[in-house]
Amino acid sequence: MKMAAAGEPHSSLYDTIVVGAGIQGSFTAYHLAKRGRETLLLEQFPLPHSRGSSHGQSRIIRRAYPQEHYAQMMAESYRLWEQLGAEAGAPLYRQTGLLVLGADTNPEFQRCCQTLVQHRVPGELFTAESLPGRFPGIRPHDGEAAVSDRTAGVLYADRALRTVQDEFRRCGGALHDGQKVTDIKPGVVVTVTTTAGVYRAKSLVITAGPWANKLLAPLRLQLPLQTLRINVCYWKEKVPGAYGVSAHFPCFMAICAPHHIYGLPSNEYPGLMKICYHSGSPADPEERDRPPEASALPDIERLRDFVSKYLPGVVPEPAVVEHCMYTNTPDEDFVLDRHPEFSNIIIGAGFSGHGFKLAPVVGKLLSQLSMGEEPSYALEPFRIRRFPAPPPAAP
Ligand SMILES: Cc1cc2nc3c(=O)[nH]c(=O)nc-3n(C[C@H](O)[C@H](O)[C@H](O)COP(=O)(O)OP(=O)(O)OC[C@H]3O[C@@H](n4cnc5c(N)ncnc54)[C@H](O)[C@@H]3O)c2cc1C
Ligand SMILES: O=C(O)[C@@H]1CCCCN1
Repeated sequence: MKMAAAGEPHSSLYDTIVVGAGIQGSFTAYHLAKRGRETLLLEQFPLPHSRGSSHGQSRIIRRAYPQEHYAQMMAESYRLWEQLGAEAGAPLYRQTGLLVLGADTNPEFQRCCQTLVQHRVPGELFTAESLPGRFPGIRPHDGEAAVSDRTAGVLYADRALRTVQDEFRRCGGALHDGQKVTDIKPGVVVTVTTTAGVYRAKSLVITAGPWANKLLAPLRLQLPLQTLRINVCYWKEKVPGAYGVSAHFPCFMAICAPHHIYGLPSNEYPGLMKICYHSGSPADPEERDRPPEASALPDIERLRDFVSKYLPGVVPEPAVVEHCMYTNTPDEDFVLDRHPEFSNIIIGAGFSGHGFKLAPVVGKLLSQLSMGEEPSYALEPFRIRRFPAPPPAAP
């Protein structure tokens, strides 16, 4: 296969160019290269980097979803994660199980229970009385219940991202990092200009995370995406390891209003549990490194309150706070679709803080769209047309 080194002009035509080497773009490129398509993956920052949404050591993988479409896609996603780990000879996740905790009358909690039963996922239902017998570290409240998903666990996120990029290259793909895409000219052949060169391809996939709308603006498309700066908080165990993977403590997702709180057993930082709020403060991705004002931290206050009420063995003060970006759609469903005007431009965006575990299937679907194939799942929940048309621009 003919390949140009980074920065060298590539005279021939790529089958597909993928913009953005986060987990979604990297999986898309991997599937394309595995199918023998000549593929170029472009990334604005030198890799690895921590400015988007795919960095960090851990992400939850789970089958427990209130929406049937994700629960269904997860069956294949687990297989593809397994396959990638086997290809690379490195395990990419650790099974820890997950507890969904909520009021037993909460509709979202009930939908999670239903999908678990429907898909025959091994697990158990606990009442507020029976849960502490099994997991003494959690103190549920009256009227609450928990359901476990035994298949769930922790994905080793940084390792997974590096692995999928390595496998993409091993299949003949070209990855050029440190090259920002500055211009896209649509057409039967799409022309992509970066800070280092000009490339041409028969199709283009845009997986630019929180930068999606910046790339789409010159293509006359704006999606209703909100970019949020998320505090990733780690909390000290009073007895090191009590909430750890070796003590078989599970991940958890507490259905709280207005946003969920979730946690992962201590592992990446010994003695520290990762416990986060499923929302953050609106921020432009270019400004994400700027510390927020103290008044903009209601999430940490909510987390302190949760930790002191539910997790008696954890110190209710974050010991480490890192950052990451969410790109949310109004309904928190992804965007997986063609550009409405340019059918060879495919968009994967709006992963709304829950896209990592699904990246193997998302990448497959985006690769299918870019090859003009019938996608292997119904894409209705992910279409751009589900959003109301924006009001016409003022004259
Ligand atoms: C704190 C946190 C916790 C999360 N927890 C979970 C979880 O437990 N389970 C789960 O499944 N998911 C989770 N997620 C969500 C998941 O991590 C994201 O959905 C996923 O990483 C999104 O990947 P992406 O490829 O769309 O975006 P990104 O990783 O942001 O990738 C986009 C890439 O595009 C590049 N780019 C942008 N513009 C250009 C340009 N002009 N030229 C070239 N390159 C460009 C960017 O630099 C970036 O590398 C979490 C996310 C966060 C932030
Ligand atoms: O996707 C997930 O599994 C986690 C749990 C809850 C919210 C944040 N993301």
